[in-house]
Amino acid sequence: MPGPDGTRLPPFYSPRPEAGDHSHDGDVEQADFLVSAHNPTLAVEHPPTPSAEPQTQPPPDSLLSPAFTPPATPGTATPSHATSATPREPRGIPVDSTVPTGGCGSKQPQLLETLPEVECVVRARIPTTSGTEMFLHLYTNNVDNKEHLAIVFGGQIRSKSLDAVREGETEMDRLVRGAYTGRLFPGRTTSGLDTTPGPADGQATPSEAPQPPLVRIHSECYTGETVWSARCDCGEQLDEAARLMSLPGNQSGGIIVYLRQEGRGIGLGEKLKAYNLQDLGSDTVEANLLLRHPADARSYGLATAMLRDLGQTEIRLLTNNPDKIRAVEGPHREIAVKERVAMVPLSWKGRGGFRAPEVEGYLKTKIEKMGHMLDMAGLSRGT
Ligand SMILES: Nc1nc2c(ncn2[C@@H]2O[C@H](COP(=O)(O)OP(=O)(O)OP(=O)(O)O)[C@@H](O)[C@H]2O)c(=O)[nH]1
Repeated sequence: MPGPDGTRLPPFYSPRPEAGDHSHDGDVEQADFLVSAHNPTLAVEHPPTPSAEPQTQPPPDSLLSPAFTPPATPGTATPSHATSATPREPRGIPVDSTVPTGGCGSKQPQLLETLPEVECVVRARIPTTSGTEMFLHLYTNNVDNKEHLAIVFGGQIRSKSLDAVREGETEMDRLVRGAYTGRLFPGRTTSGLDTTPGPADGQATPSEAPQPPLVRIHSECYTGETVWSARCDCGEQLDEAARLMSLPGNQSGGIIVYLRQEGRGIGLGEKLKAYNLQDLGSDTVEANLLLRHPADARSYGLATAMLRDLGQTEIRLLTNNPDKIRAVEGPHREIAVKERVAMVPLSWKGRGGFRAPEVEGYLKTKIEKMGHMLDMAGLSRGT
């Protein structure tokens, strides 16, 4: 399929936004979740020049990797009504996991009694190819050796473990590991964080936000996110979550918790075997079982702990997966999912995306066998 710049690109999920593209106008799931990307209110030391403003123009198409479709962002493809002074309220589906009819099924996941310990060891500002900025937070923990990530949109969400003072560290140490307020600039020497005991200077509390942030708990999918696989919707979901969190008008920010549990927890090698079994006629659940894995081998305690470290107690969760809702709330409801925001495939809504027999079969199995809360009618609708 020729790309917009004439090159031959693999057919992948999200079309690059065009200037003046209003294709999302009237899209309830999308336009209604207006989340501003930036609220850099915590700066205490200012750069000598105004040159540190966020990039507002996207780079030329030729610089964009086909593996990453930047979310539509303020000033580029965002519909004009989304930036109006009266942004529409998000329309999620209220969730109450304490009752079986509360929107996440009656299944109770097996949860560990205590949450894992997590520590954000470094954070860095990532200007993205779309012009949106986010802060990438890298976590360690006491249950595995993987580098789980939190992709944070909005300057008011801070990690407690990152901001905590390490014994013997210098201000330069703090700057290098990302424990600073505001922005870095050449010559900056102080972190701007109050290092005396007590709440960190400028640290926002959740109650300052008008509503809970949008959160996506995303499990790693090398095939869907990097090599353009049309077997699943993972890449599209990651892009769409980032796009929704980057929309203007919102004061709550957003967090994508990116867990390294590839292949629903069975790892890439086993997932590739599962794909061969799927080509031999099994569905995504049967293939896992034939390989003697559970249908879903994931857990979400790390996500719960990371969200707590990021100061959250209430969230709006982007998911169709009922198990994920109850699991991320934690053993003692450390996090409350106040709303669920459905992740409807873009092609089902006639808003781009992609269609392929493999992903249709995958989604059908998730609806029929894994209880995913999607309307099966979308499968048969044409683009
Ligand atoms: N074992 C296996 N894993 C798959 C397959 N297709 C995708 N995956 C993995 O499934 C996971 C997708 O999980 P999520 O994006 O969190 O989505 P979900 O649990 O379906 O729920 P949502 O929040 O509704 O998207 C990733 O780890 C993928 O690598 C498959 O056919 N077999």
